Amino acid sequence: MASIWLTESGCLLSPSSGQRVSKASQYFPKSVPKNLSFLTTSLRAPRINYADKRNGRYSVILAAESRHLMGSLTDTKGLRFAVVVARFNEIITNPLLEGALQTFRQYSVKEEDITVVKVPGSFEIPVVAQKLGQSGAYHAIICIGAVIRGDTTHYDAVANSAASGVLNAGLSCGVPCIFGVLTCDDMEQAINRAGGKSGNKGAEAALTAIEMASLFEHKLKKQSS
Ligand SMILES: Nc1c(NC[C@H](O)[C@H](O)[C@H](O)CO)[nH]c(=O)[nH]c1=O
Ligand SMILES: CC(=O)[C@@H](O)COP(=O)(O)O
Repeated sequence: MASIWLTESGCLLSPSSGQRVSKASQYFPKSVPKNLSFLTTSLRAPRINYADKRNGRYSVILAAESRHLMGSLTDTKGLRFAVVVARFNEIITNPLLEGALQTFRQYSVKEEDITVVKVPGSFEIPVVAQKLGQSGAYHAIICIGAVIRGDTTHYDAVANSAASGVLNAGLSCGVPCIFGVLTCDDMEQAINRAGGKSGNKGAEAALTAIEMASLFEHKLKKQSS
């Protein structure tokens, strides 16, 4: 850790050359104690350690800057996506799919980089999502379905299985699997979320897929190499 000296006028001097590094006054309170010496890895968040006084100088601890990683929505070149769609309640899943495809187009994802796979119902989504993830051909997988409560507890079995299944598919194959399966008490709730007054959850899932694909491909892949 380099030790940098703060002169009485608040200027930072390089420990090696003794030349001025930058004006430190903006980092410290107005009444900057004279003759400060501090160890730093970054010039952020200074904390003057008044308890540590050596040779008439206080030590100042400066926290290193934290790094913030986030996927981009504007860097979709080369990113490939799969969309697994349940045909059950296709009056709902078709507009969800269209919402996702329209969002991909808006964010410049090429048609040839999108693969749509149809399955009978939401219960069948996870196994297909996992298979697609294991292929290594896709940067993210969107799972689209509409589970609507009926007269029995079958709803709970399908909805819970779809949710935990998609989660486990992503965890097991290491490819982001986005949960775009509606779980609704009635058809009106589903219609409102498939392009109605509550928006289009398929479009939202596509945005999530783009961000996660970019996070994995552009940020986390670098970190692990
Ligand atoms: N009731 C709904 C179903 N049921 C079908 C299951 O998903 C599955 O295909 C069947 O149990 C055979 O394994 N699927 C939905 O997507 N939405 C429903 O509301
Ligand atoms: C989610 C379902 O499986 C449900 O729609 C089936 O309806 P029901 O519970 O009346 O059999």
